[in-house]
Amino acid sequence: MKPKALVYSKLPEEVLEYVREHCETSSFDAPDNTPGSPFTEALKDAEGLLGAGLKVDAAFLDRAPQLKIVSNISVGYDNLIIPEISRRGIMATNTPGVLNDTVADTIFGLLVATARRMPELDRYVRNGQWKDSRDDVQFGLDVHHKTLGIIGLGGIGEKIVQRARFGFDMDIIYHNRSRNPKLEEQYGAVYRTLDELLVEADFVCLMTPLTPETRGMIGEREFKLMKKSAIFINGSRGATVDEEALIEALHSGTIWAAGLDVYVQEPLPDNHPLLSLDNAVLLPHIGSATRETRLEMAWTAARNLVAGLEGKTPPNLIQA
Ligand SMILES: NC(=O)C1=CN([C@@H]2O[C@H](COP(=O)(O)OP(=O)(O)OC[C@H]3O[C@@H](n4cnc5c(N)ncnc54)[C@H](O)[C@@H]3O)[C@@H](O)[C@H]2O)C=CC1
Ligand SMILES: O=C(O)C(=O)CO
Repeated sequence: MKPKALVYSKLPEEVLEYVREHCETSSFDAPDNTPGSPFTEALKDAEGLLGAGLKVDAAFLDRAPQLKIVSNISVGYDNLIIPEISRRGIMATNTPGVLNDTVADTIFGLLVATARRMPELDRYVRNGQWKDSRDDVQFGLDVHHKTLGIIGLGGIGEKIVQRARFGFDMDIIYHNRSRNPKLEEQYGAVYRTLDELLVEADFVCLMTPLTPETRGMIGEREFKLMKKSAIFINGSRGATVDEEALIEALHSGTIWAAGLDVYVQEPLPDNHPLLSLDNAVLLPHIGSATRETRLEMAWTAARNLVAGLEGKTPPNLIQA
């Protein structure tokens, strides 16, 4: 008998087919947690769970007593309460590596777009305001030869640094849980304490996971340490930043601009204060959102799921 899998995100057809070959599969384009819904009913005997973003905590696990593996279609796993999942002997997996270049492309593109005010100037052209090309209202800030300060020099951080160093001749400073001599040598990256980095960097790029230590790690004090000309880029998770402090820093000119891919509440609600700030460039959490990479992520997560349900150690098992 095949193990029972519950898929709660839309999967590419060939990946869903693979899961169906190996598992008795209930699939949903999105989870519906209301009592008695087909999703909630399928959860009762599901042994594997596959999808992106669902909060898996004690209350959720109580409704899924047969669960053996939770396979996330993302590298970030702040939606999974790992101590609670492990305590119940359940495995959890993620999709590291396969998205590094794609996310780095997005985050570096966001950095350039913010420095050169591209979305704002696109609106300026469309609104018929482009009357004089010598006008300094079009000026942005240079990216090349500036200092990039990266907080969280992991898989994605390294690819951002590679683009900055070799594509834009930038100097690299970094802050991380531990030092990385290999990357220091490869990219001339210099380790800094968090405060030193905030003071020195022209671009502050946040690329850590969301954990109890990183929640709210950039707030009012940190924005005040940054240069007035600093550009803040967040590609990690919204809650790593105190969003109210960020809005105030942008509004008051404490920093020059911000480029954001992630927010405390996603999708960003109507009337959110960030929406009215011209010095904020806002993306809808699209770090890994290309056809090719999302397909790779889905395959990686599906293989993790099937391996776990076959009693093997999944390739991307998260260590508690
Ligand atoms: N915007 C988007 O679409 C995406 C966002 N992400 C986010 O990026 C995060 C990082 O992904 P990867 O680079 O693959 O992870 P990774 O685990 O390879 O790298 C994370 C780095 O952050 C460092 N770190 C952790 N806690 C820290 C702290 N308190 N202070 C300083 N450094 C700390 C780690 O030492 C590690 O070097 C994910 O957890 C996810 O939240 C990931 C993919 C796409
Ligand atoms: O993988 C992740 O953590 C994302 O945020 C989406 O790719």
